[in-house]
Amino acid sequence: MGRQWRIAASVYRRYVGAQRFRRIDRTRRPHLERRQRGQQRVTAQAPLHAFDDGQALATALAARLAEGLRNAIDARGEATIAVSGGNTPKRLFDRLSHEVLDWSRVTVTLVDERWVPDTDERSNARLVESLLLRHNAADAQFVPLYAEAATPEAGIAQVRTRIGTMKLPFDVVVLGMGPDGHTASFFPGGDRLGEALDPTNTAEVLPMRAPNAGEPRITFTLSVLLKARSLYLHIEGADKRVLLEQAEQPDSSLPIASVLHRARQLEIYWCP
Ligand SMILES: O=C(O)[C@H](O)[C@@H](O)[C@H](O)[C@H](O)COP(=O)(O)O
Repeated sequence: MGRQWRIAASVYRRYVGAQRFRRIDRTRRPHLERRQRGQQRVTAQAPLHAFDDGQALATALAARLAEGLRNAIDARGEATIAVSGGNTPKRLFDRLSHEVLDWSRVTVTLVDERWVPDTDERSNARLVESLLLRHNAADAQFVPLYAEAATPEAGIAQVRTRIGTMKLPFDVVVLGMGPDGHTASFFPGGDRLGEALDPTNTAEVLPMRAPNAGEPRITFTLSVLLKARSLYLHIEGADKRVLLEQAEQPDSSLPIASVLHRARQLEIYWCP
């Protein structure tokens, strides 16, 4: 069987598993069910929560994130969350902004940022400010990753100072995934991709430039993101599901594969 067929068969098996998961019990782990049925796992797979549509997904994931934030506040008096930009999280941000918790104890930041001011439509800070930091979440603190400087290299010292005010590890991290398999600003062909994914790198943030990134970026490194107390990957669409299955292959060189292969506890939220 060719590689494409193997991937398609794997997507189908996982889809069937997800349907069972959805119907039976949202806390069950389809990959474990599959293993019990004697089918071989290609690589360790994170639990995948499948939903009928983006609204259902956003409601469930927002409740889950809010629970993580409440638990952190109960345990340590404060909570930190790093979210992704792009299109996918818009509904999630809206749902999350209505969650009831002590937002004055929550610090919100981004996993990565495009190097543009928040007056620019491409700004992830602008997205968070307009969709998440309102309603109940208006009381949260926000730590932006953009500083007024011509380049990320020129502004990174300021950003590092700001990050120093946050307590790491993050309590909650929500990643997205681009159609080229990037996550955060870990782009294929990124000029500092190796450093950003290097488990021994002690830098918390790095500049990044890549052919498909649009503008220069700044990104938290993978080591920082993987240390989060809870880590979620939020993806929507059939294409991204196929890409996810490709990334789960042990020989995948897609940047998201580094997350899938190295995360100790990751949960995937998906809808068609
Ligand atoms: O600034 C960014 O671009 C993001 O943080 C990025 O990592 C995002 O999560 C993916 O590109 C998915 O973006 P979409 O949801 O728009 O597909």
